[in-house]
Amino acid sequence: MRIGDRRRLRGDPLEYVDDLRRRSATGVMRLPGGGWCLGEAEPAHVLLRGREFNAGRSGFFGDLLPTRAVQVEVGHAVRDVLRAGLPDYRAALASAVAGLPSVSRWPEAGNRLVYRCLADLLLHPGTPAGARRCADRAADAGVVFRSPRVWRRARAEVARARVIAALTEQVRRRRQQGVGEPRDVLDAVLGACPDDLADRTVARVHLMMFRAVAAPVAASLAWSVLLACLHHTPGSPWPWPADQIVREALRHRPIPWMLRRTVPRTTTFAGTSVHAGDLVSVSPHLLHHDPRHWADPDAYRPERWARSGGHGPYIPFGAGPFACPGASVAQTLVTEALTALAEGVHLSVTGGDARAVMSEGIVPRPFTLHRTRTERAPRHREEVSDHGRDAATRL
Ligand code: HEM
Repeated sequence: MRIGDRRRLRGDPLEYVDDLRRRSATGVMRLPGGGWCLGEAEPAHVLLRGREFNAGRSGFFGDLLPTRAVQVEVGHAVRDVLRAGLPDYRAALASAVAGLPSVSRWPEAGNRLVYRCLADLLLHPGTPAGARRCADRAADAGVVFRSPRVWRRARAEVARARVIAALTEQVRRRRQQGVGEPRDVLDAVLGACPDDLADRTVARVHLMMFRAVAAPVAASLAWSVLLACLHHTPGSPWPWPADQIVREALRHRPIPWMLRRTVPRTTTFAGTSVHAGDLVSVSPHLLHHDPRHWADPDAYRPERWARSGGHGPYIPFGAGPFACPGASVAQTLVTEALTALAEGVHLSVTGGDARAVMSEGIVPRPFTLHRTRTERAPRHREEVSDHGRDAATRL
């Protein structure tokens, strides 16, 4: 990749890919780092749903797990333990938000909030304190939320090695004791992995899964807060239900930058021939901003989700055989966090804009969140349904 391209990509990745699309007649674009990007709905559909491009194991887990069946089982087991843990997550949110200062720096404050509320689901409270402390330190050091700063990433590598060692020890102990009904993500992963998978590999899967949950949930929360504040006059409640704010944030700023597949044989996408072994990606951002499928696509308009149908291609959680198994619970985790954050306060931001930076996905630039108490009586928590879909919940 040329230095100029790298700088532009780092500076504003979404503007970069928009520009590629404007200059492409077919919507099939060469990416400067190698491979191709599909910016149109139809070829994207073929790539993400076609059996030949999604056979065998998914690339999401790398080589950690031996078969596709085990990959699927791990995803489902983690989703189920998160779903079962929603009441505890809600309770943790209430106390974490109560301790949040009225002025906080994001996205770091959101990352800490999400980590704190999920920490008991990562390692249940009965886990030896040393292992839990090690996980907390790893989160602080940037193991869960990747820092854009190189020196912090180097520090995270050291913390990562330590937490993997601590988790490996927990895997060994739990295997000796036997695992019953899953109490946390580690039990869920252990229960889904084959008995002969090395303790250290199970520990790595556990950490990978926790990052796969916490990082996009925190990024989606940060985008939801930022975009809703930028598009509403401060000092009054947001006019949209939390669920619509989150859905529109996931459309406007989908977290995954590209969804990649390797093509097994020479294939033609919209008239462009792609060779066997080439990497081909779908850009959720381009699909979510296609004016042929979305009205006013560049506007952030949560109210477009008041209608249940008639939307354009929407793939914040991917599509096809390798789509995210945690989509529904993820939507709930973000919606619950947003609802808790806005409870009894007006939210406003300073220093933020809608441009993205690329970390593990698309994350917002730093901004400051202000929470100002209102006179309004707090709502009852029961107003938020388990799926965060209660249209009556307005913030
Ligand atoms: C806002 C939060 C989340 C976002 C935006 C998100 C997004 C995605 C996307 C786009 C993919 C597909 C990648 C591809 O097609 O290459 C994916 C895969 C996956 N996600 Fe999520 N995810 C989120 C939360 C979660 C949660 C809560 C879980 C818990 C179960 C989870 C577990 C997984 C797994 C296991 C896969 C791999 C699926 C497979 O290859 O079989 N994700 N996620």
